[in-house]
Amino acid sequence: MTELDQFWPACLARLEAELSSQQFNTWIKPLAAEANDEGIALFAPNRFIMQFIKDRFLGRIEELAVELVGEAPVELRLGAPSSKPLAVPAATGNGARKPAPTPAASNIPSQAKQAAVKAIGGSHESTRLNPSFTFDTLVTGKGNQLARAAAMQIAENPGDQAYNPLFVYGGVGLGKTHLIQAIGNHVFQKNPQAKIRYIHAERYVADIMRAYQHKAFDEFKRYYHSLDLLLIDDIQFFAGKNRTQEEFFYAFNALIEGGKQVIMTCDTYPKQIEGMEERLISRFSWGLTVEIQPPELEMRVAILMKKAEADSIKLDHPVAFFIAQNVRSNVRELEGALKRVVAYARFTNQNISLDLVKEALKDILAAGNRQVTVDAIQKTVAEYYKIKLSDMHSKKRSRDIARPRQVAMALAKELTQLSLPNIGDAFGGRDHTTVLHACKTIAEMRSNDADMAHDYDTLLSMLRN
Ligand SMILES: Nc1ncnc2c1ncn2[C@@H]1O[C@H](COP(=O)(O)OP(=O)(O)OP(=O)(O)O)[C@@H](O)[C@H]1O
Repeated sequence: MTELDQFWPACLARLEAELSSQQFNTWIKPLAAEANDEGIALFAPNRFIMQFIKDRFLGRIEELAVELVGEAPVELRLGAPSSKPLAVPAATGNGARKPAPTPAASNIPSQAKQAAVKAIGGSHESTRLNPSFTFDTLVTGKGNQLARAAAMQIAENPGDQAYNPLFVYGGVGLGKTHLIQAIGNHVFQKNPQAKIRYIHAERYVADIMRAYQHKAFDEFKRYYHSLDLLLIDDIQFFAGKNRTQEEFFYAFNALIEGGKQVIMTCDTYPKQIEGMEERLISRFSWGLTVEIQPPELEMRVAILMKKAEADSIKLDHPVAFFIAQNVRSNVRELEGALKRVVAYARFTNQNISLDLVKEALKDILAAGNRQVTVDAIQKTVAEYYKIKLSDMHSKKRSRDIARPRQVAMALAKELTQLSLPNIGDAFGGRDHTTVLHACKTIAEMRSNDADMAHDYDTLLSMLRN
């Protein structure tokens, strides 16, 4: 059995093997542990991590404590250990690609930092932030829970090495811009002197070109290298633009080395961005990479209710529910649907009822009623993974064929009304337990494997549209 003071390194090794590197780096690595007379005290650096550990990992850590050191109670606390914390293995090998911070970055006393920030601080206008994109106006659900928790940590403590850079990715209209601007607005509220800049990647490209043309490049460089917080949206627009990528590479390095926060959004995760230099791609993953997934039904209802409330629009719950059931693609479309309903109600001088919604959203509803067929799913998945359509029905079991087939089964379960035996039939007469197994496997992989999560979400949106 492990000694009490060896518990944490042993526990870390086990958790590292069990969790995805993202989960491990985000939630477990920031913890510190201390053995005392009563058992083990675990310290979370802030309340977001504390809550997340409590909800998701404490049970497992307690199990490991029983297994590794016997009946040692584990207590979760906020803050840092009073004495020297338990040893942590020198290199966990898990996503530890990031170099140690330069002394200049890590040792800046916070007062000095504040003073430096003060000297260069800007106005809210110069940040280019939309003040209405805040954490308060951002509805939370399964799809953005993790991203939001991480964003709030960064907003409280920008520049923290574990979360720098923050790379947020997900499909269109899912709230990436809103989320990162919420960080910017929070930092600005806390420190109006901080030099913050939100910029869309396309605009950054244009600014670089303009700076060249006007021979104002040094100024451009000085400005970007001196920021405290850079928020850059839709970084996929840098693809194929070598000069921009080079300049961004220098700005990125200067900021990260200076302990300044960089936040990016993208429509895909780093490794999947085409036409982006390898050295940038690898840097994008140095800190934290989080995905925003499409909102589930309850979250879509909550978003509609919140938007209606913000605009003093009377929207009954069943009506919101109906809209949310029928507009599933993304939040922007959901907002668009609500705007249409409101305009229609004003125009016809009626209250917002179910009948009115059906009339106002006639074409959206008609498009939504077109059922996705298993044939369409099999064809789309086969094309996506570049396998033969006939392999959807074949008995071949090699991974590169069986996995896409499982993906197609899971999509058929999600997008059609077919029963498991019916789906099995459509895949070469397979048993319903095979379909069930496929759905479970793919669901698990989606939460642990970013490649799978991305493939699945892409296929979902291809089929829905
Ligand atoms: N969880 C949410 N709660 C409230 N509003 C949301 C939420 N998610 C998105 N929205 C709203 O939906 C709209 C689209 O969001 P946003 O522009 O942030 O999406 P995006 O992911 O950046 O899209 P794109 O990929 O097109 O840049 C915005 O008005 C935003 O406020």
